[in-house]
Amino acid sequence: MGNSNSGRIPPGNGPSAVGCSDFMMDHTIGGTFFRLYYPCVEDEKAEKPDWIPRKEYLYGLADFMQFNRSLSEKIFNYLFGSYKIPAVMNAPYKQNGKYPVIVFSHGLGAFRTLYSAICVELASQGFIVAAVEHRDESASATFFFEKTDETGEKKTTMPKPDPTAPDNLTEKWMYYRALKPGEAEFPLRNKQVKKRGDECIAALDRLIEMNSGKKLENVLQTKFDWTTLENSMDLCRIAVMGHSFGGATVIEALCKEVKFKCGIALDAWMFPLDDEIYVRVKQPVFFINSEKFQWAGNIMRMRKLETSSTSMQRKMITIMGTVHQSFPDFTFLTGCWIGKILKLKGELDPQVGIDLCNKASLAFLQRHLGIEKDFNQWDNLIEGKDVNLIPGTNVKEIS
Ligand SMILES: CCN(CC)CCN(C[C@]12C[C@](c3ccc(C(F)(F)F)cc3)(C1)C2)C(=O)Cn1c(SCc2ccc(F)cc2)nc(=O)c2c1C=CC2
Repeated sequence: MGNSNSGRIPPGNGPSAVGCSDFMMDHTIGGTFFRLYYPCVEDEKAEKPDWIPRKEYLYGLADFMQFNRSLSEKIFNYLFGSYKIPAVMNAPYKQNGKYPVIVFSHGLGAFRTLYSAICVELASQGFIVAAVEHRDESASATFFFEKTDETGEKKTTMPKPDPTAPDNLTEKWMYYRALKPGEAEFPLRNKQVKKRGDECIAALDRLIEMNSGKKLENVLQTKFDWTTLENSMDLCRIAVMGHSFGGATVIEALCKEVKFKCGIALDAWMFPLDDEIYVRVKQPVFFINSEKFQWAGNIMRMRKLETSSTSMQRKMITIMGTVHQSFPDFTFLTGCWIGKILKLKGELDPQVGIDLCNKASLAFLQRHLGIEKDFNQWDNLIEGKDVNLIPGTNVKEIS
């Protein structure tokens, strides 16, 4: 079916064509699940994957938005159902030396496919990007599997195992968990951010195993040969990146895993983090904020990271004319007026906003991962030197 908006997700600007493939191991809720974006062999005619891979994600999005499921599934399907990701599903990996690695963490109510404009751009510039899907009940929806006999179904009523499901595993969906009335938010979000940090580290561990040539059992039967990733990754050049709740996850992951050499937090939501964590983060951190989302208490937490010794490597910029949703792909997919009403678009052209975010990120990654490319041409963006940027924040801070 057609869609009512002219939007599309922009392709990468870099020299590499981009492929993507999904990986899940093991099949349980405690396993790792991510979409890998990688430089691939050019293949113009190949199929582009759906932006929303399963209708269950739209159910979850409705739950998250506190909309009626069946009505909004139709609306979302009409609005977004036919969009494609500007990458080739399961395209052959293009070996060309070792690529630096980025683990990406999505925001509250999002899931692994919604930041493809950022992930595809980074992969096109020569990064391997693993966009994790969190199982902390913060995602709109996610799925895992149970062994058909694990489902505890009474044998007599056992459902016919789904023939496409991997070897007699039954697909199970987990949906967004809203805060219960009267429930304190911090304990839930703090528990979730810790699980999110662990899931980013577990994803990195899987990538390291793939890089070593270990044959991993991908529960999802993708037509991608994961062993081609042997010796593909530069394990001295690993970063973690995330949006909003995913920005807090960046801080958590940096604190727990020194293999992450630096972090980039896009419009971070700092609330879920323990106060003690700030002094324990030693790596460089780059905060890229929108004009409209931030507030004094949140900025104050970001500033706590600047008091420690490595404050020279702590940077913050604000992209003027952007909103919280200027980072996820939604910002490209609705017409101007829907976009503005739903706060999916700011005043700034979404393409200009995401280009500034991506170029500033590439410059920061070159500087702190020691990459020998020409991303330093955008060093001025790290300092907020651009007509649409300001260094630091527009928020009136607590003195
Ligand atoms: C509704 C009440 N409230 C539930 C807590 C949701 C309030 N909300 C603002 C929203 C997300 C919004 C959105 C999405 C998608 C359409 C659509 F129509 F295009 F589908 C429209 C409107 C609704 C803008 C946020 O939560 C903002 N936010 C986000 S939004 C991440 C996201 C989620 C779903 C997506 F599809 C894309 C991106 N990630 C965070 O980590 C944090 C926050 C706030 C603090 C921490």
